[in-house]
Amino acid sequence: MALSFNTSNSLYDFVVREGNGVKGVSDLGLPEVPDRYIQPPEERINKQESRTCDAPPIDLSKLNGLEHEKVVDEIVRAAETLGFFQVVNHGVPLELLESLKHTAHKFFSLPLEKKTLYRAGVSPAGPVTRLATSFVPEKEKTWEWKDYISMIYRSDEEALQYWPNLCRELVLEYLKLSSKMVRGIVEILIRNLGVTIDDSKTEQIMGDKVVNFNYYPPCPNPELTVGLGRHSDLGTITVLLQDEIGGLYVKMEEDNDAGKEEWLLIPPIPGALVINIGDILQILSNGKYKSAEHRTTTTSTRARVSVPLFILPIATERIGPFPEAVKNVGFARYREVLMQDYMSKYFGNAHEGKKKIIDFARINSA
Ligand SMILES: O=C(O)CCC(=O)C(=O)O
Ligand SMILES: [Fe+2]
Repeated sequence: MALSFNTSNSLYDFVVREGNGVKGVSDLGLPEVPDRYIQPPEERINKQESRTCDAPPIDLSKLNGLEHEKVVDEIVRAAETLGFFQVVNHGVPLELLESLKHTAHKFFSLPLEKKTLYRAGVSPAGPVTRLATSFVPEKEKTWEWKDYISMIYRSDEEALQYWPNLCRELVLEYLKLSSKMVRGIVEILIRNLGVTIDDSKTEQIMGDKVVNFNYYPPCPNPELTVGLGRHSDLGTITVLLQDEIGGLYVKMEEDNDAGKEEWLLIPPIPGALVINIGDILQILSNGKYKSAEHRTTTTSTRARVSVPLFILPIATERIGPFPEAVKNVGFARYREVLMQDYMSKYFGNAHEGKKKIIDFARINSA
C-alpha cells in the first residue's frame, strides 16, 4: 500500500507517534522528499561552495614523547580557532570503532517493535535511552533527515539493564577504552587556561557521558534536506566517530569578505576520531575555546551513521568561566548558569536560524 502524507498530521503520526522515524519514510521509496523535510534555501548545504578542512590529524601517541609540547600546542590552537580537530593513535582499538558503526546500522535495521522499546518516555528504559527523530519535531518547522538513539551513562549496572541488548557491552567497552584519551584532552585544554586540575574539577567538567547512534537514511533529494541542522554541541567536548561517507560541515568563525558564511567539510580519515569543543567549554574558558556551529548533509544512496560521545558536566553543577580565564581577558563574557537550566534551554529549541543557545549565558548579549 502506498502511503500518502496528505496532511502534516498523517506524517507526524507515521514518523513520530508510531515511531517509524525518517528511516520509515526512506524505506517507502518515495520519489520526492515530503514537504516537512524541505529546508529553506539559506539552510541548505552547498557542497560545491564548501572547502575541505586540510588540517592533518593530531597524533596523540606523540604526547608520550619528545614532541609533547608541540602536540599540546596543536590541540590548543585547534580548540581556539576552528573548535574541531581530528586525532589518530588515540588508544581506542580500530576494530572497536568498526564494530560501533556496524552495530549502529544493525540497531536501526531492527523491526519497529524492537526499536520502539527504547523510545523516550515510553519504556522502563526511558530515562537512560532515548530513540528519537529530528531534534524537537513538535517545535521544528522543517525536520532533520535523521533518527538517533541516545544512551545516557550513569552506571554500568543501569546500562547493562536498560541499553539495547545488541550494543550495551560494546558501548560500555568504548566508554572504558576512550576515557583516558578524553581525560587527557580535557586536562590539556583546562591546564592551558592556567587552571590547576584535580579530581573534583574533572568530575565537575566531565561527570556525565552520553553516546548516540545517529542514522541518516538514504534521501531522494539530498540537496533539499539536512541530516542535522546548524547547532553547536552542548557539553564540554564531543568525540565523534564518523563513517567513510562523510558529510559533516563546520562553520568558520568569521564570514568571508563577501559577508557569506563559510563551511568546511571535516573529511573522514580512516581510524581517526573527530574532537569538538562544546558550549560548556566555551563558557568555562571565557570564550577562548570555540564551540563551532556544524551540520550534516544527507546522501542519496547509502545510509550514513555517526557515533558521537558527548562529555558533559553533571546537571547540578554551576557553570561559569574559570577565574583564571576571566583574568586573562579582564572581564567575564558569561555569567554562571546551572547545567540543568542550560540543558533545558538547549533541548527546548530547534536547531534552526542563527540564534545561539550560548547567548543565554552571555553577559550583555543583545
Ligand atoms: O553526524 C555527524 O557527523 C555529526 C553529528 C553531530 O554533530 C551530533 O550528533 O551532535
Ligand atoms: Fe553536533
